[in-house]
Amino acid sequence: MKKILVIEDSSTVRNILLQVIQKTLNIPTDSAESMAQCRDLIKKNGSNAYFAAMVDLNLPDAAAGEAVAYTLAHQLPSIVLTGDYNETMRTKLLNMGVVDYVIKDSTYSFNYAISLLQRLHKNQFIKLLVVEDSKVARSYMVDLLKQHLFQIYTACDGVEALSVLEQEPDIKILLTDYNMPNMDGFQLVQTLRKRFDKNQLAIIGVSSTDNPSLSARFIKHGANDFLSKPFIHEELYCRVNQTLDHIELVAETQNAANRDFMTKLYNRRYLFNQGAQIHANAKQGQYSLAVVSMDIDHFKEVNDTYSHEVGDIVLKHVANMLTICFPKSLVARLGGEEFCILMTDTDNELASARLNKFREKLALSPILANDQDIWITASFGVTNFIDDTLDSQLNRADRLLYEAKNDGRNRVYNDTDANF
Ligand SMILES: Nc1nc2c(ncn2[C@@H]2O[C@H](COP(=O)(O)OP(=O)(O)OP(=O)(O)O)[C@@H](O)[C@H]2O)c(=O)[nH]1
Repeated sequence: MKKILVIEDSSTVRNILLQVIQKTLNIPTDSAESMAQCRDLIKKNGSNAYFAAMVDLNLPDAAAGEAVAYTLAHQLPSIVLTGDYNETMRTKLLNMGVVDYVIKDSTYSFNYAISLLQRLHKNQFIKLLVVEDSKVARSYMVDLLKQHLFQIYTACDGVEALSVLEQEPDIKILLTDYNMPNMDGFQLVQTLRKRFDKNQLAIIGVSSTDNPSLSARFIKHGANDFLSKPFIHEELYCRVNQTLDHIELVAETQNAANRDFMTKLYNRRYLFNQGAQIHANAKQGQYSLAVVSMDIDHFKEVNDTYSHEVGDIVLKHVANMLTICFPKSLVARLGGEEFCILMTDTDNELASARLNKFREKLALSPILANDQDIWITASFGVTNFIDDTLDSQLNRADRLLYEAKNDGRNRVYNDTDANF
């Protein structure tokens, strides 16, 4: 993992930063207290060892910001720490291409600097599309956004933007101009909103201030936000970052509502919401669907013999194994020690073979919990019989599971084993 380089001569500030980075970001850091030490570190490790630098503007051996110029010359996105605000300095720093500057005057500023680092770290994995017909304006925006480490794609009009999105459907944020040939910004937003909602793909409309109604119209067409041209660097960053923070928060909230808190598997609610569509598609003949009901054997004994806490460790372990062994399936915890798996494009035979492999693996590998080896088995019912609803198909899988339990547990029963 790439590290963060902190260059700061005050040991108090340096220690605060290192501690907060460690606590909130858990990203490894190197630190230097002077320009000389910074140079040594970059020479020794190479600038590629770092994804960003946090640089004090005034160091004892670099009083005029030379350390900032040095990190920027080594292509390191740099956040500048400064003791006081000065408009000329601010403009100079932004023109040099720093990510941002932070005045060291309160705890809030340190928190802000850390949140910037966090944002930069996340940005490395975010695909961003700039749609702008003017080559000059496009490169200007791209250059600014590159400093924030995004994976950047470009298009010169709405039509090209749609084709880029076709190739890269996981683009998370799009900035679009209004006036463009072939397809303008409004048409592009309208077309995209039929496919992606505001939290799947964020859109920021960008256009000149000549027409003040553009901002409202962009938003009404479905954009998340709007930015007037000409803009200052910081406004672009603030709008992009805020929009991303917002959609990430929505995603986290949705994820929390759909996941079982302890095992982090999907919960019953999500299974039935998503599963209804999966089942409906299977019913229409789009693919086959195997519904699996799984239950850990004699789980009460695990709790009674070892403790509820150990029982929880076992549940998390099983959930983890399920996630790893069935990566393409929807795996959910229905409650207690009951799980459900929806496998598409899988017939009874294939599903049973996969489940038997999993069953054997589970039975043969002890789970280490509180320094003790816990051995467990599980039983499974699986049905390929597409019933009226997901609920009734799961009911059938439950009945097969019940028979597997009755016949001795630690086994997989499918439709061919049904005695009902
Ligand atoms: N540790 C832990 N135990 C749970 C949790 N939810 C349910 N249980 C326990 O799971 C056990 C389920 O026991 P039973 O329904 O009797 O089933 P079993 O002992 O697994 O027996 P069979 O299913 O017949 O093999 C009960 O003791 C519940 O208290 C949980 O979140 N954590």
